[in-house]
Amino acid sequence: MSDKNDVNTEQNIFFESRYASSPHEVKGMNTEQLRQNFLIENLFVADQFCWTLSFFDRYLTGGVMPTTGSLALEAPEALKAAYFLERRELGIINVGGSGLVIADGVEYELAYKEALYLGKGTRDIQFLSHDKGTPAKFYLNSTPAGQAYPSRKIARTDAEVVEMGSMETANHRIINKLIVNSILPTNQLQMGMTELKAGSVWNTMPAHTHDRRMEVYFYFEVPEGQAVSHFMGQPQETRHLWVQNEQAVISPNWSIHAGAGTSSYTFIWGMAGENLDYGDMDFCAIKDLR
Ligand SMILES: O=C(O)C(=O)C[C@H](O)C(=O)CO
Ligand SMILES: [Zn+2]
Repeated sequence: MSDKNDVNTEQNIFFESRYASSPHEVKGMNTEQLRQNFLIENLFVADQFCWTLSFFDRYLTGGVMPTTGSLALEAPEALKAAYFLERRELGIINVGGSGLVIADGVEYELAYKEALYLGKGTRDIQFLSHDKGTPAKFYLNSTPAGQAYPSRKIARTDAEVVEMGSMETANHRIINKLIVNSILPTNQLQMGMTELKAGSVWNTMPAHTHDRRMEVYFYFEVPEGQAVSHFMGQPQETRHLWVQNEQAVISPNWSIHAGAGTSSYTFIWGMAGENLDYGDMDFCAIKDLR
């Protein structure tokens, strides 16, 4: 069974879509089926936009790594849009060498781990790396949008920072809220970055769900030879997916999203749905997980 529609629409766009699945279907999936439905393996291919559209809230997860010159963002055929942000908003976080995004003539320098929000209606968007030897890697999340909110760069110092967990429970981590409503207005997109302290391996534990929003996790800074076991599923029926460096996982609204690494690591979370309330979570007691 494959729920993927792989379509190479244009020379520098890879696009695939994934159907939304229910807890009932997921209960019967084997490892390969789980990976085909929820794991996004390739986000950074030289000079190509790689997009995965989830039918959970029409969330687009993508990546682009410019190595030769500037790359223009075009709407994949499946969006049936005159330009990418005709009906969407876009969040960008650079996870590679320093780079530049030019949006309708405005230049935004993006260093490692800096973020940019581009509002609906932005037409001409170009991506460039400063050093082709250490290319920028722009991680991209996009959601449908009604309002045209102002574009804005969010530097590390602009983040709302929250410290969570402890060394004793191996979940000591720093949550950097970047594209959230306490910092700037968006329609439904929220993004941030969670950095695990050395020696801590668990993220989002105690786990939670939020029926109002779906979420996508992108794992990076996973050291060579290490990996993260990502946990998904309803709290009473969990499954795991082994995730390598720079891979992402789609998390349905009904699913927990937590992980344990064989080392510490960093991940970017992105969300969309009914509300912009980061704290709207239904927590699952650790003793109740199955
Ligand atoms: O480490 C964590 O805990 C997180 O980063 C949680 C995410 O931000 C999240 O799941 C938001 O809903
Ligand atoms: Zn969550």
